[in-house]
Amino acid sequence: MINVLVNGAAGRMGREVLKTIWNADDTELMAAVDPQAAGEDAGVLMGIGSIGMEVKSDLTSALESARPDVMVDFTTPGTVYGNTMIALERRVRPVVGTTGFNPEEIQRIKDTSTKFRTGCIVAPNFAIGALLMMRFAAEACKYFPNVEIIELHHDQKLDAPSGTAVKTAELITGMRGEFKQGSPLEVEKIPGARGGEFEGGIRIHSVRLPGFVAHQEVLFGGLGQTLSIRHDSISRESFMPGVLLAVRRVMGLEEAVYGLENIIFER
Ligand SMILES: NC(=O)C1=CN([C@@H]2O[C@H](COP(=O)(O)OP(=O)(O)OC[C@H]3O[C@@H](n4cnc5c(N)ncnc54)[C@H](OP(=O)(O)O)[C@@H]3O)[C@@H](O)[C@H]2O)C=CC1
Ligand SMILES: O=C(O)C1=N[C@H](C(=O)O)C[C@H](O)C1
Repeated sequence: MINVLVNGAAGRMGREVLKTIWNADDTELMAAVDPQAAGEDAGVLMGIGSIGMEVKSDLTSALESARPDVMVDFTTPGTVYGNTMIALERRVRPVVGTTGFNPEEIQRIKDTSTKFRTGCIVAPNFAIGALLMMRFAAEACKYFPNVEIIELHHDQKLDAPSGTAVKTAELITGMRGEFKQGSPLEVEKIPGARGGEFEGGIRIHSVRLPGFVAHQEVLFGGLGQTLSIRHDSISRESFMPGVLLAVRRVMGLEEAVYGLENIIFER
């Protein structure tokens, strides 16, 4: 059995993760943490009635009393780095879906994970379709180096651009190398009209509207043709097989991995 603590348990993702961990044969739900729902029963968050497990408000004390093998974190961009470090310092393996890290934070997590020989998976997207979309985009940029990314999410999302869009841009930049797209003479008549520039002219456009869950289109332009690669998560269930896979695979790691593509795709 893999003993799991779910952090951010009352959130949109946290509630799905609680159900997934509760229902899997090889995982045991040890604790649920979320200041928003402190004192409530974790079963109520899952919609199955009382299971006799009170949601805790403080991660540190919950880790120390529950002593889980794995912490799954779907919290907020402002708290996730601290949460991950708190878990690693207690030799609890983090599986982190929360987005909004900067590259320096990712590096410090990698260093800490290696130092404590405690596995960690940070994955901006757990949906297999999204991972394929990123992989296909990285492949396509060899032939279509001019690319822009449009990501579309629900209007309660805190970070922009999405972690998936950043990861996609990183993979594309890594593959296409030195390249600068777009015109240096371009003028933006309304600031922001051309989206945010990642590197080398790759623009990321973030749409936030009710009705969306998580969607991304990677657009390539070439001589007399365009190519679009699109993925849509129409429900948060789409992320759950990936979360469960990560919970299982992190048990065998002694370092941090950034991106589930490094776990599921053959090299
Ligand atoms: N990797 C992936 O595949 C996916 C990643 N995500 C990412 O996951 C994150 C969460 O998304 P979502 O579930 O929609 O967000 P929600 O806002 O619905 O959930 C986050 C929950 O965490 C709680 N919270 C805030 N601070 C803490 C803390 N310090 N400790 C414990 N809980 C805390 C929040 O409470 P309060 O509301 O009071 O702040 C809230 O209940 C986002 O960064 C999102 O981008 C989302 C989907 C898929
Ligand atoms: O906030 C969300 O909902 C999502 N966040 C992740 C991201 O920022 O990429 C993953 C997915 O897009 C859903």
